Amino acid sequence: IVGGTDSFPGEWPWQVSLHAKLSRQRHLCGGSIISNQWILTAAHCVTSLENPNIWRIYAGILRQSEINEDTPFFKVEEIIVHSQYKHAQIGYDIALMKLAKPMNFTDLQLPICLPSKEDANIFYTDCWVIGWGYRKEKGRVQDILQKAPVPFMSKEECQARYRRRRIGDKVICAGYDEGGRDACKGDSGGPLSCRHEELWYLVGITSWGEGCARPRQPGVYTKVADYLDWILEKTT
Ligand SMILES: COC(=O)c1cc(NC(=O)c2cccc(O)c2C)c2cc(C(=N)N)ccc2c1
Repeated sequence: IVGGTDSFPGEWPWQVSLHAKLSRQRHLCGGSIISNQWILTAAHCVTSLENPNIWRIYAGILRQSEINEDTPFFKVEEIIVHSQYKHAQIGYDIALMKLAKPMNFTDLQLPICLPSKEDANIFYTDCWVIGWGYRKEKGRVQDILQKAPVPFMSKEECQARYRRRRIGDKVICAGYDEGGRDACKGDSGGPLSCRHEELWYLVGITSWGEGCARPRQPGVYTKVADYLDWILEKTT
């Protein structure tokens, strides 16, 4: 997250850290708890890493430094990538990870609400992007979970900003024309969380952007409300 601030313990209990253990283990992406057995993340986080056995999911943590070989994690039983996914810039940047065992909910690990179809066109006004990703384009993974408020942007305005690309219809853009606050590499797969009438909703999944926090280059998020049928089909 560029231009963010430290989160507090339990502030974002649905946020998880996805670690892959290749030669060594490291944080690759964020994800969101949507039920006691399913994590929603971005397809670009898991493509070419689709072996469930290399993944370790950490929930209920605020700092990456809390993680060591004794820290408990959730094993992954199944990874489901959207069949139409090719590149983040094209869309369909969404994937599900099924936990090998259902998790117990605690104050530090809780699910976030999925939006309802009727809410697909709500203009949310209180949205935050969260993650342990880079604080600048040539950056590195951060220790303390960062948060930044980001305003919704209309699709028209977003398409005008990304002239050379076609902005898909199942995405949301959020960011500041003057830049300065945005998600970045390592935040991918994490939630764009929006508060609406006292509840928090998983409105977007951090997907991509041209650089990070550049003026007039907003963050692009997978629009979760447009994938509710897919999520229900794959998780029930
Ligand atoms: C795996 O995820 C990404 O690659 C990756 C690359 C990005 N954009 C880049 O252009 C970038 C950023 C940092 C380093 C870098 O090499 C690049 C290409 C991203 C930009 C945003 C955002 N601005 N909302 C969010 C997630 C990103 C994930």
